[in-house]
Amino acid sequence: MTTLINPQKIRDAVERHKPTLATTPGTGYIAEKLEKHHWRTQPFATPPPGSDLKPIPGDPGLPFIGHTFELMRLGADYQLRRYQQFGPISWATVFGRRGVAVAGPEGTQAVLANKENTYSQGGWRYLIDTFFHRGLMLLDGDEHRYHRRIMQAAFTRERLNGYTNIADAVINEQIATTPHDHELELYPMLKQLTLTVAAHVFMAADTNTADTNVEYLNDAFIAAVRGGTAIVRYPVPGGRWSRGIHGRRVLEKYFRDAIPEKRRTTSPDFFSALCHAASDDGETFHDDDIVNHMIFLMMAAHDTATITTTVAAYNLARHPEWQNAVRDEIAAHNGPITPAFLDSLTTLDNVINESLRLVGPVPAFVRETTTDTELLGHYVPGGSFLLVDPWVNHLLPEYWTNPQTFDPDRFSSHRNEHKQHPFLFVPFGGGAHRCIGMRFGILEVKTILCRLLATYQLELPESYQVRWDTSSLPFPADGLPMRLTALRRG
Ligand code: HEM
Repeated sequence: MTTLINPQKIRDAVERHKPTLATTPGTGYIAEKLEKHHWRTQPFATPPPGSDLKPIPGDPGLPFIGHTFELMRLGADYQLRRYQQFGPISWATVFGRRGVAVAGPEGTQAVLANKENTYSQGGWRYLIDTFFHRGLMLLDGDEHRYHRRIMQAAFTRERLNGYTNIADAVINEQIATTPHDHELELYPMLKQLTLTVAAHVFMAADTNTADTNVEYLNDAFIAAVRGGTAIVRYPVPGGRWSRGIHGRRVLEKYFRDAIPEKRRTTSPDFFSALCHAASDDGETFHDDDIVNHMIFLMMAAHDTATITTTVAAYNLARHPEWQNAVRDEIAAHNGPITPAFLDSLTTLDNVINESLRLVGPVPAFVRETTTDTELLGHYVPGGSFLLVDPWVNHLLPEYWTNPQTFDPDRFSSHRNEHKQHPFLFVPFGGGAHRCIGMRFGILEVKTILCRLLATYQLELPESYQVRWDTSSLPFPADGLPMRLTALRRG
């Protein structure tokens, strides 16, 4: 097996040569200034006469871009401050639209459980349909249920065992050959690793011949993901939006060209599973469905797993006592990693949950109201753009002890802080669109961390302070410098 992707190239593509709001000097100052500005509070819409509903409070922010700048630059801090100012429901202009922000477990439950079918995926379609057209998360109602039923066939226990085997073989070899005993940037290294895993688990890549293909696809994925958070939402040549459209075209062609061969043969990868997936009633996917689902799934699986592993590795390096506890937990194990073994690692579970709580990979669940409705006693007109903010839920002092502190023990069975409300801790969402890949995602993250901790001591540079870039999905703005020191065996 060979290393597929050049980490330098990924680092260049992701962090260095494409400046973001977090890496452009002065943006923090501007965001803080805007944040402190006193905007005049206005109602989102006037409730119908005679109703006892309240208007949603908020303000538009700057003309056109509204509060997008503060949201992307300050992330959870911005969301928490709005929550403190207005409560669990408020509004602001973001991403070119007036949007309603919902936070807190009750609001999260009302929207995600979606009892009356009042909340559609139209919000996600507005943001990312151009790049992730007809991905599972962008479908609604009966159509969504139909596609999810078929896709479930790619997530059976046998399939997951197969994916974990493939993933572990890749991870074990790649980690053993990672440059070590000097400082490296962990985030691009992990991005390379999860892309290599994805190339094998999702596409059964032939690593001896596919190098250029996979690098090319990686660029296309990065462009498509970033396209969704473009502030200028039309195709200016060279802009985020048009680079995203180009990325989508590259991916479509790649998957469409490969379908006939995948349909003819069978293999243990995800692409093959989708080509042959059938529900209990014999329903199957058309070629177009497979292309759309593969593009969405690769994105949904790859960035989320990379971010989760990066945040957990950072926390383990920052807290050596937890690093040692997890290493002790895995120490007894020798041999191939299986889902049953990974499931037994409860200390590691708590570390991963705490990492997902502090920096969850998905900063908002985006919806649109299908009709006029009531939410938390407020009036929300039909066609409203809604953003549920999980980061706020994960940091509310009324639920979490010292919410900003890394404390994995809060997830242990004697404390169970996350179980105070079914929609308090929601890194994988909830309701009908709850992450279908959660189990595989956790297995992959745990496999990487197990192999990493069994081989190396993780150490941060002295007095290092991490800064998360939240201009798209969160990642460490400087790549996360870390020293991997080989452990002495025996
Ligand atoms: C490990 C980290 C992961 C995290 C934190 C995560 C998070 C999420 C969240 C929050 C949602 C729901 C968004 C919403 O309701 O608006 C979601 C949906 C989804 N995720 Fe994940 N995910 C992860 C890994 C994966 C993996 C590995 C796969 C695929 C193998 C995957 C595939 C999907 C799909 C297809 C959906 C849409 C489900 C639907 O609409 O029915 N995810 N994910």
